[in-house]
Amino acid sequence: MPSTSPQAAVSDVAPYDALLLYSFGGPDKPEDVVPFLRNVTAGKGIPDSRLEEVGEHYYGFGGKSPINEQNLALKAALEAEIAARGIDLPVVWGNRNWAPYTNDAIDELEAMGARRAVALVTSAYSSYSGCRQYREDLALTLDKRGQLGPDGSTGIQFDKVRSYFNHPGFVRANVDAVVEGFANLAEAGGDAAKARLVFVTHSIPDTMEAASGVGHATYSDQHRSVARLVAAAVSESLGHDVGWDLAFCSRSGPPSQPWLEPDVNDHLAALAADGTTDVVLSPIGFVSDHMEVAYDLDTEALATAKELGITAVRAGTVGTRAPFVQGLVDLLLERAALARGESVAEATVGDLPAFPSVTPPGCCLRRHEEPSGIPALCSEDMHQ
Ligand SMILES: CC1=C(CCC(=O)O)c2cc3nc(cc4[nH]c(cc5[nH]c(cc1n2)c(C)c5CCC(=O)O)c(CCC(=O)O)c4C)C(CCC(=O)O)=C3C
Ligand SMILES: [Fe+2]
Repeated sequence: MPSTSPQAAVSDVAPYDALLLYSFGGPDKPEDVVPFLRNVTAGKGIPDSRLEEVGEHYYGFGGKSPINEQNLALKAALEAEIAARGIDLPVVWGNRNWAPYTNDAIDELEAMGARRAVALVTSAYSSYSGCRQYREDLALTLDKRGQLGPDGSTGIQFDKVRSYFNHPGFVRANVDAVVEGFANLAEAGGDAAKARLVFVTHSIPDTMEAASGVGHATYSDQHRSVARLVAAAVSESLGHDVGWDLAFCSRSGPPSQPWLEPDVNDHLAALAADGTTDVVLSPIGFVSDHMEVAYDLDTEALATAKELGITAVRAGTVGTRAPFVQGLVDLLLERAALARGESVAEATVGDLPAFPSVTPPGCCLRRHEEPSGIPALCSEDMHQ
C-alpha cells in the first residue's frame, strides 16, 4: 500500500504532472459514424462492404458508441482512486479516432502547464493496434504541432504505462467477472457445472500477430497466458475444472488476408457439434463494453449460440471494477518509480514477464517486412 502521508504520496508520481487516459474513440451521434470510420480506416484497405456493415452496427445503436461514456466513467474512477491515495495528478482524456482527439488532449495538457505526462492506453494487450499505433499517433500529432525534435525530443515529454494484461488487478477483475458470469448462466437456466468458458478478443491479421512478438510474447500468447490464469482461478472458485478456449471477433480486411481464428461464431458451431450446450463468453481482450462487445458478442455471438441451441451468457469486462482501477493506479506509481530510476518490483501474474515500459527496438510494428517509417514515442527506437 502507498503511504497515507500526503507529502510522501505526492512525490510518488513525480516526475509526472498529468495522466493521459488514451483511448480509441467512437461516434457520439449518427453524423459522426462515417467520419469516425474514415479516421479508423485511413489507408488500411478495409473493403467498403465491411465499412457499410460496421456503419450499420453503429446506426443500430442510434449512431452512438458506448465507448466515450465508458471512458468518462473510467476517468472518474481513476480520479477518485488517485485522490483517495492523496495523490495530486490531473487526468486528461484523449482518443486516436474521435474527439477529444490526441491534439485536443495535448492542448489541454499545455494549458495546465504539464511538462511530463504518463499515458495510460485502454488496451491491455500489445500489438500494433494496442501499443505502437498509440505511440505513433502521439509522435505524429506532436510533429504536426512542430513539437517533435529530430532527436525525438518533444514539447511535452510522454512516457507510457506498460501493457497490463498480466497485472494482478486486471486478471483479478476478469476472474470476478467470469465467476459472476457462471452465476448468471445458472440464473438463465443454464448448467454452470457443464459450461465451457470461451474467452474472446479482437482478431488481428496474422502479419500483425507475428510482428507483435518482437522482444516479448505475441498478442495471442499474451491472451492465452491470461486465459489460463482466469480459467484456473474460476475452476478453483467453482470447485470443478472448467474447460476453456480462446476465440476471436471483429475481423475485417479482405477475405484473402488471414486473421487470427477461430471466429467466435464458428467456434460456437464447432462446440455445438461436439455436444456443448452451455457457454460463458468472456471478452478478456476488451476493457469495456464498447461496440465490439455490444454488437459482435451481445448481438451476433449470442444470437448464434441461440440458433445452435446453446445457453450462453456474456461475462462482464473489467470496466471500472475496483481491482482493475486500483491496479491501474499501482501501475502508474510503478511507472513513476521507474522514471525516477528506482528499482521496483513490477507486479505480474502468470508465466510472462512484465511487458517493457520503454518498448524494445521494432516492437509491435504493423508487419515485420514493413517498418512503418513513422516515429513512435516511448520506445528505444524513436525513428524505426
Ligand atoms: C486489437 C484491436 C483492438 C483491441 C484493443 C483496443 O481496445 O484498442 C481494437 C479495439 C477497437 N476497435 C474499434 C473499432 C474499429 N476497429 C476497426 C478496425 C480494426 N481494429 C483492429 C484491431 C483492434 N481494434 C484492426 C487490426 C483493425 C483493422 C484496421 C487496422 O488495421 O487498424 C474498425 C474499422 C472497421 C472494422 O474493420 O471493424 C473499427 C470501427 C473500437 C471502438 C469500438 C466502439 O466504437 O465502441 C475499439 C475499442
Ligand atoms: Fe478495432
